[in-house]
Amino acid sequence: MKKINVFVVPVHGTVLYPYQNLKLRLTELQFYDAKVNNNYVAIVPVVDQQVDGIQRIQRFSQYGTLVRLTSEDYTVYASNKIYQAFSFARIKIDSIIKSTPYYMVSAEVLGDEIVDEQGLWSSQIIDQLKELAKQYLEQFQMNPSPQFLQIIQEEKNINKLFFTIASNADLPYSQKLKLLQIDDHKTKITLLIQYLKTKVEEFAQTKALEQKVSKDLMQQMSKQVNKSSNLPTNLPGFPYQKQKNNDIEKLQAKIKEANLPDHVREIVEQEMQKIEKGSMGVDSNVTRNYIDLILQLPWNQQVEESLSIEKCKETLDADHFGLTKVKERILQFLAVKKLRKERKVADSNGQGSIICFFGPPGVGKTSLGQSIAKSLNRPFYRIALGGVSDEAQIRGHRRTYVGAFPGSFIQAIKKVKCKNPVILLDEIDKLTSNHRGDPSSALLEVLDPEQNSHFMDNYLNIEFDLSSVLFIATANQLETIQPALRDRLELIEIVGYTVKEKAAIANSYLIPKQLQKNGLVNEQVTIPQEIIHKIIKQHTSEAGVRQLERVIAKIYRNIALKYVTDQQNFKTIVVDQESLIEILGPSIHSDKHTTPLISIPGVCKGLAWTPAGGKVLMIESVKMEGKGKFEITGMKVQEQQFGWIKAYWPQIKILSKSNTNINFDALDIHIHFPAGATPKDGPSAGVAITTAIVSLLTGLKVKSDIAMTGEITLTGRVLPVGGIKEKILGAFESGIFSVIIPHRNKANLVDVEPEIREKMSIHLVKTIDQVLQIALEGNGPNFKMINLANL
Ligand SMILES: Nc1ncnc2c1ncn2[C@@H]1O[C@H](COP(=O)(O)OP(=O)(O)OP(=O)(O)O)[C@@H](O)[C@H]1O
Repeated sequence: MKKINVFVVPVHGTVLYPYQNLKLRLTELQFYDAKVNNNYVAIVPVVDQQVDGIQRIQRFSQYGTLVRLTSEDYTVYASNKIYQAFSFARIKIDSIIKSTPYYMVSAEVLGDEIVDEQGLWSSQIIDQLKELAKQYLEQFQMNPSPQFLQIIQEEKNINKLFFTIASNADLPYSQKLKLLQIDDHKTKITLLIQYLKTKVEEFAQTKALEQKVSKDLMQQMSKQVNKSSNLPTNLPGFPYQKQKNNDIEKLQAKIKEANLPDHVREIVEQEMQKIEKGSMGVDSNVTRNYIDLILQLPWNQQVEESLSIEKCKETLDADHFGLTKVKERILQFLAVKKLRKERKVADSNGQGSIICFFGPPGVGKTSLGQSIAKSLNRPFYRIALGGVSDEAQIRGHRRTYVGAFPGSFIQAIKKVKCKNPVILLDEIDKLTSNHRGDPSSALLEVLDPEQNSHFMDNYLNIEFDLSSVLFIATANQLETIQPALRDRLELIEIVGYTVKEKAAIANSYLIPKQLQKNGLVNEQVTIPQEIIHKIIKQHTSEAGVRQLERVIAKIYRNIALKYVTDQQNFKTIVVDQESLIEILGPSIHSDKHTTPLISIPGVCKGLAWTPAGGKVLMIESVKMEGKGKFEITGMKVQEQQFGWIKAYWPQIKILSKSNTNINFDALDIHIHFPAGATPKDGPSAGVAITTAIVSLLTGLKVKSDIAMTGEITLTGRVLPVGGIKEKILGAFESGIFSVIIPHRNKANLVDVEPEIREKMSIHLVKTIDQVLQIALEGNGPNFKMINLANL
């Protein structure tokens, strides 16, 4: 048996079996180590407590699964790198080799080849397993794809068949662990068969019980009514039957009134016949609900749209301050839509046919969607896609499943009662996928103008035309949107607001809105301008204005209470610093110009993008005798940066060696990001980290009034980064007026208000040596252009 040393990715509450494709989140360091190790990684369940029959080694299950990365490509999700991998064998851990910075184990790779020497795995057992799996999946997995069922039916490799079924069965954690740990094939297959059998039988019993209860109930009802009535009793089930007949008549009348297309009417009539026959027991309720849904859907109803560009402009201006470019893009989009409609040009390939607003929270993405609906005179409906991982939430469940319901789109259409609403797909970047299907692909179909006129919801099971819906999407970030989906979107970025813009939004929009919401009028309360600025700077921390709106609402609620408590003596309240503290408590953020201007070698200021706007980020580094190690603290994804530094190490050496002679192998470096709560993304701090280390090693201080952002390559080129406007504003608001940014971000400077731009000195750089020349103190440190041939 093969022995292997491999590092462990611990998993909690879940068990991975062989033969599965999976997505694996790895830090850079883990990725490098996996690469060194032939791309192997072990996935091992954590078993914190003693569980009967489960073998453990320290806090781990003694058995795990060996996984191999299938590609070096990765996607980034929430600053983590996600790699594709495949699990192909069980392992049994012999010993733990090390536990820091992560666990490394020595393990035996288990072949698990099932040889059917004595005819043990007769086709009967296999057929039984396949049949049970089919029944189980159909009953409990709401919507197993036909392809998946076919794969199971056709699988010849017994081991693969076993693990595929076990992976898809909803087994308790301890059972899953047990199946992973059993070496004897016969035992484990028998155990799985037993489990599936019990579940399938339980399901059949519950169903039979349901039918019996409903039948008994009907009999009891008709008996009781018959006893207490003088009416003839020769009709079966009378008068329950009479009540039922009434219901059917009402339903028939409704169907007659409804303006259903012919093909829909046919289906409804077929369903009605089933109810009339009365043979369906509890299922008749399901059918009634189904018919009800069909009757409520607006098969032909459209609201009259008013596509007047002037009206749209007026509405957008009335609801939103500023956002000139965004509004212009929206109007252009609508103008094109109008022309296409007039010339009857179809949205052929669907590219860019859906607007997507992206940017930080609270900048007005959702409310712009509402304004567009208002200006077009169409109803508005918001579908929250955040965290949706089940395809059925988009496409609905088949009616045969207990508790089935239609997908979000059919529900939306039912609610708005017309075929042409504006539907806002909120947080399209937060869709995830799992074994229950990929909601992004389902969404693609919904959004594709060529397909969405025949949209098929599993529950409705009749095509519904979604082509008249105007879809608008919102997202906080673009990286996590599936590429094909992203391709469909007309992206419109909304960046954060400056303090001045926020104050203007407060004055013209939030204050009037909240005054009205809280039943107050202008004469009762005034918030002076300097207090509005204080609220923005000291009581909120955001790129948008949502917290600001909340704080204003809180102030007004307080004043409303004062007014109602003592109306007679009430005088106009002018909110001042004291009442601010009384209502909101002490400020959560200090005012501007707060960045310490200390300057010692190894300390440098970076710029970070956060959902709450740009922030100046202190980076501190120290060196000590050691063995050439890096340690990083205060950063969310520590190892990632660690890996990055490793990659840049030769270059940092070259740069710093130009002035000093250091034995790097006898040196440890510790880098610290003091504001632990500020999220920092690794790559865009690259320039600042390099500068801090070069400063530390050369003893040259970094100028204290300068901050920087940029990613650097191995060859010392400075690459562009995101969030430039927010970062420059963040620097400005904390009293740093000199910033270094990548030259390739020059185009983003137009987003920064001219007033701020004029007050700042903005250095555009192409290489790290330019950064060092500008940032380091002294008489122009002589960092030469890096010679690529030397690296
Ligand atoms: N430019 C603006 N003018 C007037 N009001 C605004 C502006 N921007 C945002 N608001 C107001 O701020 C509040 C929050 O906006 P909204 O809910 O649309 O944010 P969002 O960008 O959709 O946030 P999230 O990403 O968290 O969903 C709303 O009341 C909205 O009207």
